Amino acid sequence: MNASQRGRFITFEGIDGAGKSSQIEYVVGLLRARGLHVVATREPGGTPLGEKLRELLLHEPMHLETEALLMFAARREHLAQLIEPALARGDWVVCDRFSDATWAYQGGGRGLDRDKFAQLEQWVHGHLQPDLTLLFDLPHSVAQGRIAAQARGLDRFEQERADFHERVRDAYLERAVAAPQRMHVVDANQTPADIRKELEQTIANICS
Ligand SMILES: Nc1ncnc2c1ncn2[C@@H]1O[C@H](COP(=O)(O)OP(=O)(O)OP(=O)(O)O)[C@@H](O)[C@H]1O
Ligand SMILES: Cc1cn([C@H]2C[C@H](O)[C@@H](COP(=O)(O)O)O2)c(=O)[nH]c1=O
Repeated sequence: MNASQRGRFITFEGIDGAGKSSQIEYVVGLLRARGLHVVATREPGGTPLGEKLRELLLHEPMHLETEALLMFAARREHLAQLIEPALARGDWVVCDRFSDATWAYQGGGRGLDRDKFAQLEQWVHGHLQPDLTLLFDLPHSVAQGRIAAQARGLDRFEQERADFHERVRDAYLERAVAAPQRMHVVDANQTPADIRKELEQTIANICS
């Protein structure tokens, strides 16, 4: 299969409560309406083993390097079992989070050494980066208000204090500055309808 027949890899990123999940379904619908075969997935998770690791990652206290290693372990399984086979058969993959989240949460939020992150990223997927990453950006205070309105239990990351989430946001934006060809920053502090208008144009561009 030549490169033009390979599927495209799209990821969604942003701090907790940014509104990613609400828009992923809409974007998947846009792509399928164009006749594309689309696989929707998430991280950590995406495979039976990855979903088991997700439960540990979201609820078990652990060393920051353990957290980073487990995120990449789940990712290695995800790539081997789902993402790479889908792309190879020409399907498009839309993934709720990928390695940018490790850079932002474990790097920016927890302080993981950047060289260790880079070594893991190169080892696990040095050959593959998303074709497009949609970074949903907004103030933590707005995102926190959305999460609070959901009236549900919080996972380990959502329980972190405001300064953690501000570091995560800053690290995401730093990543976007370093990879402008891949990362598109979406102003997530808009109505869902206005966000969808912006997404429609971005998706039209990658499909052209
Ligand atoms: N543009 C928006 N304006 C106001 N509220 C929104 C908007 N988008 C989503 N929400 C609400 O905010 C909450 C979080 O949305 P969502 O689950 O899509 O966020 P998320 O980015 O997936 O968060 P997480 O990564 O923590 O799952 C939901 O209750 C959702 O209804
Ligand atoms: C992939 C990935 C995720 N995380 C964090 C970010 C979120 O707080 C959770 C995932 O939960 P979601 O609300 O379903 O998105 O995990 C992380 O810290 N590092 C990563 O690499």
